[in-house]
This record gives sequence, structure tokens and C-alpha cells, in this order.
Amino acid sequence: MEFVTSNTSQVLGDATLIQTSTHSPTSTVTALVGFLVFSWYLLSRGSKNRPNIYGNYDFDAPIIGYQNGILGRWQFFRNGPAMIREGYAKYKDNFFKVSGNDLLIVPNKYLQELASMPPEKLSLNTAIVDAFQRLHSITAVITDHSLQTRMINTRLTPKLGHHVPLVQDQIRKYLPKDVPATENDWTSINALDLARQLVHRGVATQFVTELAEDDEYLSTAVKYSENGFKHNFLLRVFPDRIKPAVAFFLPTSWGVDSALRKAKRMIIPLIRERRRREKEDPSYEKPEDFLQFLMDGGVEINDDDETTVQRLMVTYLGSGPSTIIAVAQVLFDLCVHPEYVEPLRQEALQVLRKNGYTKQALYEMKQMDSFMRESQRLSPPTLLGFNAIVRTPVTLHDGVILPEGAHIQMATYAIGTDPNRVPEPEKFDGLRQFNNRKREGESNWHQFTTTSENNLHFGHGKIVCPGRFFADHSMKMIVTNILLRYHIRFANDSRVRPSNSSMYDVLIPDLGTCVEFKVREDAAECAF
Ligand code: HEM
Repeated sequence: MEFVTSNTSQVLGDATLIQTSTHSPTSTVTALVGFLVFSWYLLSRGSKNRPNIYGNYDFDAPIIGYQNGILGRWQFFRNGPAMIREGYAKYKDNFFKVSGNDLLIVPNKYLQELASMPPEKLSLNTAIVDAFQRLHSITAVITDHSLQTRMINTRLTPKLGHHVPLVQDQIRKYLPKDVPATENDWTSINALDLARQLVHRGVATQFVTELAEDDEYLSTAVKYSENGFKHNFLLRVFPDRIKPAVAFFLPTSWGVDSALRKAKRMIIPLIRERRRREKEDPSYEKPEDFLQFLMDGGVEINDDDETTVQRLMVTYLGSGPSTIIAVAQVLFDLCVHPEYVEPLRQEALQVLRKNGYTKQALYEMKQMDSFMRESQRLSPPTLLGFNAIVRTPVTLHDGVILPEGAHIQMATYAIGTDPNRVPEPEKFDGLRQFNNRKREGESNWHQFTTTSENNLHFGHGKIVCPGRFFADHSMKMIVTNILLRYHIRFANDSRVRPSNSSMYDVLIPDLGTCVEFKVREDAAECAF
């Protein structure tokens, strides 16, 4: 993400240079660049971009900002939050578009009917493939009903309880190394770096047992997913027609390709060894990890080993960045609202004293659940969600027709902070959902993983994140372990939350913010 910003300014810097040096030997290059920019402008001028996003051109709705594709995209890249805010303020019960014609924002009143549509009509995965712009090392295995999503739903999620103690072993072992604080002094650590380390180790424990502690594997997974997202962000400003050419020259696409090649070199021998043992050793017990689930599930669809590894790596795109950002945001909120620390610690201690870290213990951390959801409501990873492309024309209950190819989203942040939907929406109330769950008959509603018309940060209905239960476990384990072992604060005990920056509709927590840690006097008594 830093890469995008620094390269963007670099690109602008170069452009300025080119404009002011027309008499230099670079004039041929200048002319060529000028020609390309002009062609780019012409290509993006209101023309339909087939076969990608094109249905939005056939749907009449007000556009917030510039209509021209390239100007609209650039404007959305820089001012996404303000444009979405403006659109929602003016048209919240109607359709509007942002980023030129790219995104059609659908009002919440259509949620239920859209959420129940099958992917043959309304497809999240077509939108994901579109977002990763012909990056074959990612998109080749992303399809509706893809094996990785089926395996998350049917094999990984039911096994989360089995994984809890394994992940806890890793946290117990590595947390003191990742946070090398003492009882005497405050130790400052970059929040995102720490979150990245802790989240990825937990994911690896559940994805590839043999490599859970292999730092080279962890960095390969990080490289794959972070380059994938940077690539997506960079390409979004270009017209669809020139994306394949641009994509070819972007270092991010080489980064994804090389991480995938490396992952294959590390994992394919493990797959072969597992298969050999399964065949030859009657006492062999298959690991209960995601790699094994993909190997087993892949048999019936004739996946080769390379495809299995690619499915595994693609799942890092879902499991890595969004969970890392969510953990960092929760740590920031705890530093800004330290009054929640003691109640959350006491809740954790109370449930963990019964049986230690178990699935049930994590379920019983209801105040923590509520705190995480409030943190996500006010600092979600994206301001838009419910991301999908219409595959066949859809007629809505009032006769409105969404044309084939329309790329829709909903203004999820604006919905979750709308005073007509959520009382005192600007206030951070860490126990908001904990208190809502006390209402008659609502004790299982309002959870971090529960989606609803007012809570769309994991999607809803069929357009939904299958990894939300996994994320819930990872986050609760990481945050409670930190609270039980450390005092935390911002430098100088500041209560000022570092502001999020943005790129399009994506919210980015401040990359440089550090949190300070000091080992608690009672840490040893709270080690589970
Ligand atoms: C806090 C963390 C997470 C957030 C906020 C999040 C959010 C989302 C959202 C919003 C979507 C698309 C639905 C939409 O656009 O409305 C999605 C899809 C997806 N997520 Fe997550 N996610 C998280 C963690 C995870 C984890 C841990 C995994 C894997 C274990 C995962 C795997 C996926 C997959 C595979 C999809 C695509 C679903 C499909 O193919 O149908 N996510 N996620």
C-alpha cells in the first residue's frame, strides 16, 4: 500500500519532468507518452469497456464526480470517502455511481432480494476476478462455487475448535518474541507489523501444519497477498482495455508470480509426501489443516498439485490483509478507549479459567465480540461492500432492471453509521452489541460474524465472507493474549486515534503508528 502512494508521486514527478524538457533528447519519449496519454483519455471517454464492467453504462443513475472514466477513477482514488458520503447524503434510497461508470451503488432496500440470488445471476467471484485484473496467478482458481470457498465452509470452519489449542500454542511460544517488552519500560512496536506477524502465524498453523513456524513460508504468503492487493489498487485507475498491457509491466504482478512459484516449490513436496504416507502407512493420520482439505476436495475435480497450491495461496488474499488491518484497528481503539481494557480482561479471565482457550471460551467472550464489531463499524476495511457483478438481467421487486454486467456495491460504512439505523452512530460504544444481545430473544444476534441489513462488513446472504468465523477466532485469540500479558498505550499515553487514510473506498490504518507495551505484573498468573 505504501508502494502505491510513493510510486504515484514518482509517476507524477516524472510527468512534470517530461513536460518541462521538450528540447532534450527525450522528446521522442515525450511524444510517445503524450500520444499514450491522449489515447488513454480517448479510450476512457464514456466508451463501453467490454468484456469487463459494462452494464453500468446501460443503467441510468447520477454519477458523483467526473463522468469521464479516467478522471472519475482518479478522483475516486483520491477522494473516495467524500464522494461516497456525498452520494449517500443525496441519494441514499436511490441508485448512484462513483468512479465514473465503474460502480453502481445500490440502495439498502434491495438487500434481501439481491442477497438470496444465486451466483449464476449475481456473482461475487466475477467481481473479484475483475478486481484482480487478469492476474492469472490469482484469478485462474477463482470461480463461483470454488473449491477453496466450499472447503472453508464445509471443512475448515467446522474444525476451528480443533485448531484453537494449536494456535494458542503458537501464540504462547511466539508472543514474547514478537513483543519483547519488559515489566520496567515501555517498548514501542509498529502495530501493523505486529498484527501481520501474529495473524499470519495463526493462519499458517491452520493452513499448512508443517510450515507453521517457517519464516520463509510466512514471508512468501505475505508477499503473495500484499502484492496481489497492490496490483489491484494500481490497476484500478486504468481503462479496462489497456489493463493487460499495463499489468504485464507492473512489479506487483511479478511479485505475485514469484511468490506463487516459491510457494509451489515449498508445498508440492509436502503434498507428495502426504500422499505417499497415506498410501503406504496404514497408521498415518492425515493432518486436519486447510492444505489437506484442498487435497481431499481436489480429487473429485482432478486438481493437480499446482492448482492445490494456488487455491491455498488465493485464500491468503481473504485471510491476510483484512484480518491484519482489523487487529491493528482494535489495538488502536483499545489505546484510545483504555476504559474497556479491564472489563475485557476480566471477561477473558473468567471464561479462560474454566477450560483455557477453546471454541466455547471464544464464543463466551461477548464483550470482546461487541468491541471488535464496533471497531469494524467505525473503521471497516472498505467503505463499500456487497460487491457483485450481475450475470443475467435482474428484475427487482419494483420493476427496476439491473442489466447484465452491472457492477454493484452498497455503501456499507454509510449504512452502519446512518443515524436512522444506528443510534448515536458517531459514538464509539464498545458494548453496543453486547447490550443489544441482552434484549429478549436476541442473545445470538448482533455478533461480530452476524451479518444484517445494518451490518454488511462481511457481506450478506450469498454475497458473504466464508472466513468470518476464522477471523473472529484469530482476532479474539490475538487481542486477549495481548491484554492478558501486556499493558498497552500510544506514546505519551495519547488518546488521539491516528486517522485512517484512503485509496478509492479502501480505508488504511496509519501505517507508521506504534503501540507501546509493558509486561503486566500479573502476566504469569494469566498465562493460559
Ligand atoms: C476481518 C477479516 C475479514 C473481513 C472484513 C472479510 C471481508 C470479506 C468480504 C466483505 C468479502 C466479500 C463479500 C462482500 O464484498 O460483501 C469476503 C470474501 C471472502 N473472504 Fe473474507 N474477510 C475477512 C477474513 C477472511 C478470512 C480469515 C478468510 C479465510 C479463512 C476469508 C476468505 C474469504 C473468501 C474465500 C472470500 C470469497 C468468497 C467467495 O468466493 O464466495 N476472509 N471477505
